[in-house]
Amino acid sequence: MAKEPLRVLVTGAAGQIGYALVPMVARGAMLGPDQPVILHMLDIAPAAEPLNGVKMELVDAAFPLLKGVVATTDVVEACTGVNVAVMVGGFPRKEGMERKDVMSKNVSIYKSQASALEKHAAPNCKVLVVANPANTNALILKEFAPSIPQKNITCLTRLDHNRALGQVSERLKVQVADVNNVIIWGNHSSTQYPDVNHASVKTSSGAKPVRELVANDEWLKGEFITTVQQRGAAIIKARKFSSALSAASSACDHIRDWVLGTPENGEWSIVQGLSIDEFSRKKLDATAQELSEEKSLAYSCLQ
Ligand SMILES: NC(=O)c1ccc[n+]([C@@H]2O[C@H](COP(=O)([O-])OP(=O)(O)OC[C@H]3O[C@@H](n4cnc5c(N)ncnc54)[C@H](O)[C@@H]3O)[C@@H](O)[C@H]2O)c1
Ligand SMILES: O=C(O)C[C@H](O)C(=O)O
Repeated sequence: MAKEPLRVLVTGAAGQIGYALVPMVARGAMLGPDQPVILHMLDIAPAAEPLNGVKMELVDAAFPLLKGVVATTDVVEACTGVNVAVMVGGFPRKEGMERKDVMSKNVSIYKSQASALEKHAAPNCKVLVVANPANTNALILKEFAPSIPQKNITCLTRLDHNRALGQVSERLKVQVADVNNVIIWGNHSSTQYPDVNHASVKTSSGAKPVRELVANDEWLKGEFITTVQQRGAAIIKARKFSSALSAASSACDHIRDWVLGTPENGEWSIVQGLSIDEFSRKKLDATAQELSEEKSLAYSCLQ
């Protein structure tokens, strides 16, 4: 029997990521190839016309899984009944800025949209915040939507994870899909810590540690980490716009693995008992410190 459609909200849908993301959702890249979807697209009034253009293109693309499109500038209409909310709406940084430099513009959006989601989304709605500073926007959304289960509010660092997989697979000339258990710790910022201490590569003779296969600690502790930390800035320098197709694809990966990729029916849990060496400890502390400073800055912006 055909499944009932799920409603997926994309805010900032007239923007760059939105334009890359909505066709991926409509093709089943987020919720699976047999899951019909209804897309809810929100943007602000000045973007109403381009938003309607995106809706026209979705109709023209005739996606078999797409059972409806709501394109609106009304946040309540956008949030009503949604099962998944991908919060992209906000302002991207420009060349030379850090992501936290867009804080004052973006956190207030997350405060105001939190209550609309809390009141009008479907129970158990899963929320992914993409707009920067992503972790802090998610924190603000969580604090101003206290009745949404905390576990349902997440932010996008899957792009950093995918970037780390890309770097390891290029270095070792192995398939991305064979690289497992890479970790991104901390903030989606230049203090994040891409960690391969627990990572392995599937080979014909079993799983081998990434650290052993790379056999170059200088690269792993230096260039590998900074490349992943600085990749967003490198994309902005090259494209003059921030990453969009990789961000959209990673947002699909994040939700798909959350909803379909765990044996516990969409429940995630924190891996316990990982050993943390001194190098890692310092990196973790630095990014934790930045997150806590961002939190204070966010609250000062909201006053
Ligand atoms: N976490 C990540 O990995 C990651 C990756 C790439 C980009 N980003 C961030 O995602 C955000 C969007 O990037 P983009 O390139 O699509 O930007 P963009 O400027 O192309 O699009 C953003 C859209 O959001 C809309 N918007 C602004 N305020 C809004 C509001 N209150 N409600 C709804 N929509 C609103 C804008 O009108 C615009 O259409 C930026 O903050 C960017 O830094 C995060
Ligand atoms: O770097 C940015 O500002 C955009 C995004 O967060 C990214 O990592 O590509």
